Amino acid sequence: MFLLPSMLVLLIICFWYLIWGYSLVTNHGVPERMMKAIIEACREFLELPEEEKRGISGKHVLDPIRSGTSFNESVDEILCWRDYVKIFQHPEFHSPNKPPSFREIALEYSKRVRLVAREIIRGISESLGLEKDYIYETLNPENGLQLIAANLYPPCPQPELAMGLPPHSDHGLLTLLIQNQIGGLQVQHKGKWVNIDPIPNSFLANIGDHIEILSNGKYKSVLHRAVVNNRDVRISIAVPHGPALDAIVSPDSKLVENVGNPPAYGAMKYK
Ligand SMILES: O=C(O)CCC(=O)C(=O)O
Ligand SMILES: [Fe+2]
Repeated sequence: MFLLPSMLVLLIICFWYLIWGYSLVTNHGVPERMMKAIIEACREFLELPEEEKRGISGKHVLDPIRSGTSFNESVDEILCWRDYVKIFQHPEFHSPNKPPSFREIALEYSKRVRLVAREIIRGISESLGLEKDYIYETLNPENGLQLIAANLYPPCPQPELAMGLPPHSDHGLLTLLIQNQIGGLQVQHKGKWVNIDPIPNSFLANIGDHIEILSNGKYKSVLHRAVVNNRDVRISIAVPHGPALDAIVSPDSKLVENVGNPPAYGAMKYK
């Protein structure tokens, strides 16, 4: 179980978030073997022949299992050097039937990751001067969407001419990302792209758009992208956590009532 050991650690984490928009989380309580198992299960799925993957997946954003290449194939002009699969885990659990071990591994992994996300979101809530459970009570992420979004970036003969995943910020409250020890993730900091080297057995926790809105911009959802290389297959698994689908997210009235801090964002739903 992930526990924030002390107020000092909480302050350090939040300070880091305020500057960078992401944090590395260790001591999270998710066993390393479980992290390796989900990476292998996703790799096995993504390495299935295209026709098999197509038979299992839909194409619409609300299809519970969706696979393909690029970011959003219907609108992107340039396709990305990656294959991906997105699988809804919560509030309704879905799993491909291949590889056969996927269901059991994903069920356990997504349950454990939800606990980690909850503790971090509670910490963010407190750091904003709100009650620990305030974000959970108002936006109800217990009923929100949790996905496994797995990316496989094959070696690319001319990496400087391709992009794995273009710059974006993540939707939702918080994304917890793991990767197979091959670098490629970059975050934008002060206008420059900075490499985030993989640290074994850790999560990269990215602030999502809805925390930026709720906090009225105090926390920023971090702009990030994935670059590719010409040697190794890179795999990353992002698990975003959204507010309840019908929750209306807006700058919280408790955070915008001071004069000089008007709401900087309009209200929106996740869906
Ligand atoms: O591959 C990566 O490290 C980034 C993945 C990502 O940002 C995403 O799936 O939203
Ligand atoms: Fe992302």
